[in-house]
Amino acid sequence: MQSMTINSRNIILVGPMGAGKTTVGKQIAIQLQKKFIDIDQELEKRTGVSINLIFEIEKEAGFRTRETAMLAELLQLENAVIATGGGIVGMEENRQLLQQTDGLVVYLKTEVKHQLKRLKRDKQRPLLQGEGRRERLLKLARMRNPLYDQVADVAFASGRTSSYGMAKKVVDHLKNPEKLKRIK
Ligand SMILES: Nc1ncnc2c1ncn2[C@@H]1O[C@H](COP(=O)(O)OP(=O)(O)O)[C@@H](O)[C@H]1O
Ligand SMILES: O=C(O)C1=C[C@@H](OP(=O)(O)O)[C@@H](O)[C@H](O)C1
Ligand SMILES: [Mg+2]
Repeated sequence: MQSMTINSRNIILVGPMGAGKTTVGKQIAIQLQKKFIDIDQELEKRTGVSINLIFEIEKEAGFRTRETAMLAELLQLENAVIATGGGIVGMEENRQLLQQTDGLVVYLKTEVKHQLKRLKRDKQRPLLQGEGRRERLLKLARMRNPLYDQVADVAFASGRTSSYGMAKKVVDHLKNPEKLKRIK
């Protein structure tokens, strides 16, 4: 019963900034022996500039166009763990791509208090620079959390669980065929 195992299906991680999509995703890929690829890192590699600079030069709209094209391309991969950026669910086109893929879409949930702590010293995320981080994160959570729920097959809350613990939680779940059967 092929459809009941994880096999070579992609795992696509969604969730807010600081949920652990990049760090936990890497761990999941190691544990499941899949290739790891992160949309932001891939955009930086291909353009040769940082996400911050893409936002500065092309504004958020330019970044979103690149992000959508990259998502569409990477969903063609096989046997990969794909970490998205927190804003992926903002575009209808992206939501459709995520709902249509036969990969498993995993929502890493987190709370603003944890995001603030984890991203305290962050300088890489253009939407978090300057004052009023808490309010900005709360506003994004109100807009986006229902959309993550809408596209995800399964969700995991991190709370105080470490990145490694989160990866283990996800992998244990995905290795259990009975649970997988209930997801799809
Ligand atoms: N479950 C977790 N517990 C503690 N720290 C975490 C956890 N998940 C992520 N982090 C830390 O938070 C920061 C942001 O994580 P990252 O993987 O870049 O998140 P995302 O890609 O979802 O924005 C990193 O420093 C990472 O080590
Ligand atoms: O939430 C967002 O809109 C963004 C999240 C970032 O990715 P992470 O969620 O990996 O931090 C990155 O794509 C960009 O800074 C915009
Ligand atoms: Mg990331």
